Amino acid sequence: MSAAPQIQPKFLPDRHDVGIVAVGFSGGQPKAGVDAAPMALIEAGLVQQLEEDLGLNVTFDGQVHSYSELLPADDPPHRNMKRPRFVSAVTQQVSDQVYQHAKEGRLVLTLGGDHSIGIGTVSGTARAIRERLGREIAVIWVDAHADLNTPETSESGNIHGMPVAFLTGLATEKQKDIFGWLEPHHLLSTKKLVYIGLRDIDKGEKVLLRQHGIKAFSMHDIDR
Ligand SMILES: NC(=[NH2+])NCCC[C@H](N)C(=O)O
Repeated sequence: MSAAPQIQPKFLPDRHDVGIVAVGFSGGQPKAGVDAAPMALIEAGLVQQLEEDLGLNVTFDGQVHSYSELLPADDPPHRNMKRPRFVSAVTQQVSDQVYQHAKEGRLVLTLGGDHSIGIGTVSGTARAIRERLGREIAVIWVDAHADLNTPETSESGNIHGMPVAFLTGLATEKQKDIFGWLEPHHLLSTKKLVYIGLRDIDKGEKVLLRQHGIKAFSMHDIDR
């Protein structure tokens, strides 16, 4: 790794303080495999490199969380969502772990995992930043996918395609154990969201992007 950045970020008390959350979870979509990524990164020496090469102070509980204890006995689809209770319970835990770091002013690095985890990372950060700085967060979502499907627009029912809909309140659910735990302080404004790199958007997502005037730079824009 090269040298540590020298610029002190405006919204962090100390640029050296980093919190890591390792999430070995793949339940937001049907294929196993992405759950192995955090351990692979850690075994490759990520934490030492952050500490020794970049001189950062890393706070890490030393665990890759699989959250298997949160697996419900029964988790039938709800509004077309697959494994809704499990994904909800895991992302709620991730949200809290991220919040615990972010409220102390640490830059949070989450290692996943499938993209449903974004429900936890963004909501935990949004809550901490509202509390710590009295501001709304902004999100730059760099991805081929918008992950903006509501349960109703989704053609797959996979929750990894829905995180931004729940985070912006375009999708809501009353049931507490199915993302009903998301409160206003967890949410992100569509005005403070920008996409970079989109190349695979569903029909329903395209409608939502237009309806809400969400800023987006597709791969087509980048190639120009
Ligand atoms: N994070 C991802 N890999 N998302 C892929 C989503 C694919 C598709 N748009 C869906 O909703 O199922």
